[in-house]
Amino acid sequence: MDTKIIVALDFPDFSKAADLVTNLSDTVDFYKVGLESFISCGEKLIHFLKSNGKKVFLDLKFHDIPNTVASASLASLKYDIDMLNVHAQGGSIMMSTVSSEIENYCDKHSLQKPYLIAVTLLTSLNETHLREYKINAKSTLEYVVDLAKITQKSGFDGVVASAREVSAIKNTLGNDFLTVTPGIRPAWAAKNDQQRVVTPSEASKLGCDYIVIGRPITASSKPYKAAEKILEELND
Ligand SMILES: O=C(O)c1cc(=O)[nH]c(=O)n1[C@@H]1O[C@H](COP(=O)(O)O)[C@@H](O)[C@H]1O
Repeated sequence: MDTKIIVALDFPDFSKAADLVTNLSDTVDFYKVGLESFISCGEKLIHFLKSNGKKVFLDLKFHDIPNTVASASLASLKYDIDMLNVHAQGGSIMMSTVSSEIENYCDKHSLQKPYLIAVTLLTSLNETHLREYKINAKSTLEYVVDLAKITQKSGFDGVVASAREVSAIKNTLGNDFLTVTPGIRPAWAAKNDQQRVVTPSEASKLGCDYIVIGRPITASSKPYKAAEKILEELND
């Protein structure tokens, strides 16, 4: 599968997000609605995206007890989303409850099941975090692959990880296990608060299924040009 792009719509209001989607309309068809935009204008924004034929990744990173996360995941199906995420740290019972309840509900109501994705280690974190939290893994890579194994066993479709970890994930869990990779930074963009970063061109060579990219496009004075440059890098 070629590497596809998901643009992170991290905006404080509907009009800014909608203007960007309109601006990028013929280049990007997959968008991420995360905490900021969901809290400020989630329902309206998702409706706008879906009525314009776009795909939606609902990124609320659920991290709670199994019953709460499974109920929230089922409730999110009313938005006709294409991808949904939880934190793998929430546990294998939480993830397997989510996957079985979502699967049963979608089968029963003949709905297309959204991709179920678990966040492994946030791309804003590095080895210092493992030490600080006394996590007994040798490296971020080992930790991420271990969480990805648990995620797959729990019936999920893939993980959020850094592109740096994609080869190891694919080698261990197979090529069909999806990798969704934020922390993407073209050489010309600022790193901001990201730590485990990779350029779009490297991400594509590493076999990422989806790259998630926000500020290099959303904070650019010429977002369309920025998106075009990134797409060119992916297809090089
Ligand atoms: O789940 C995510 O999407 C996510 C996980 C992660 O480990 N790192 C990460 O940056 N993200 C999200 O990906 C987006 C990255 O945005 P930029 O750093 O602006 O490109 C943000 O919306 C983050 O919330």
